Amino acid sequence: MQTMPQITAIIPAGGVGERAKASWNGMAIPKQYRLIKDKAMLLHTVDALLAHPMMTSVVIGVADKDDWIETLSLPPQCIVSRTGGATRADTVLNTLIASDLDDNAWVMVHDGARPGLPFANLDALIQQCIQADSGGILALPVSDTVKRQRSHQTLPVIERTIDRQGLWLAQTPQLFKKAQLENALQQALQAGFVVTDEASAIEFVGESCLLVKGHWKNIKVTWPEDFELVEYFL
Ligand SMILES: Nc1ccn([C@@H]2O[C@H](COP(=O)(O)OP(=O)(O)OP(=O)(O)O)[C@@H](O)[C@H]2O)c(=O)n1
Ligand SMILES: C[C@](O)(CO)[C@H](O)COP(=O)(O)O
Repeated sequence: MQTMPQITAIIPAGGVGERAKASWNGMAIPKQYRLIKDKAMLLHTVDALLAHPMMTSVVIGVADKDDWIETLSLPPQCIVSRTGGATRADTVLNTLIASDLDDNAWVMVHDGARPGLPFANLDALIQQCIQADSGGILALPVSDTVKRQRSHQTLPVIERTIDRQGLWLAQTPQLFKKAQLENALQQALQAGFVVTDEASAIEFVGESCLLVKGHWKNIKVTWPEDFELVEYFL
């Protein structure tokens, strides 16, 4: 009988949410702790991941001086790791290094700021990666016309239209084997490469990565108005 692979999730949650300008009782609050339908955004994100039967634990990477995390009632599968770094990629790498995961374990990285992950997309990513024995990410094919802005203009002006054929917008979760991801992040960061998602590190070391269709509900809460949208469908 084949055993079901187990997956550990890492949630980078060490950001301050500068662009989202979230507040609580008039106090600035990192966006992942703002309440959405009476529940902190981070808890929505945790619950979305734990809905999957293969998800055995969730490691949350937070800033060293984060007091908010203590205010949450986290499920028992959660581990808080005070491994937040200067950038999202640093937080992910620090958290991976601090974990005692096997090199061959599947690790899923998912933004704390994506609380609306639908189960069907999460499952599709897991099934396709395991079947292909390959890392992969959720992403959305670009459906609008894409413009490049001309540089050095006071007002934004179009320079040209980019061919959208074959363009995708990367989301998370992003799923890889632990050693592969750790090694790729280490190499990319040491080389000074700007790593905005895990897949960019994998690309940096020349390895391949599956694209699996995501969902608009899996929006990254980035701007103040994004709260209204997730509030609507969560
Ligand atoms: N040094 C950092 C920066 C970000 N993140 C996390 O990475 C995810 C996606 O990042 P983003 O949406 O950019 O969050 P912030 O950095 O908090 O937002 P902003 O850039 O507006 O400050 C979030 O869950 C955020 O907490 C992190 O763990 N460590
Ligand atoms: C990882 C990510 O969510 C993929 O779209 C994105 O790159 C994070 O970007 P941010 O600027 O750190 O929000």
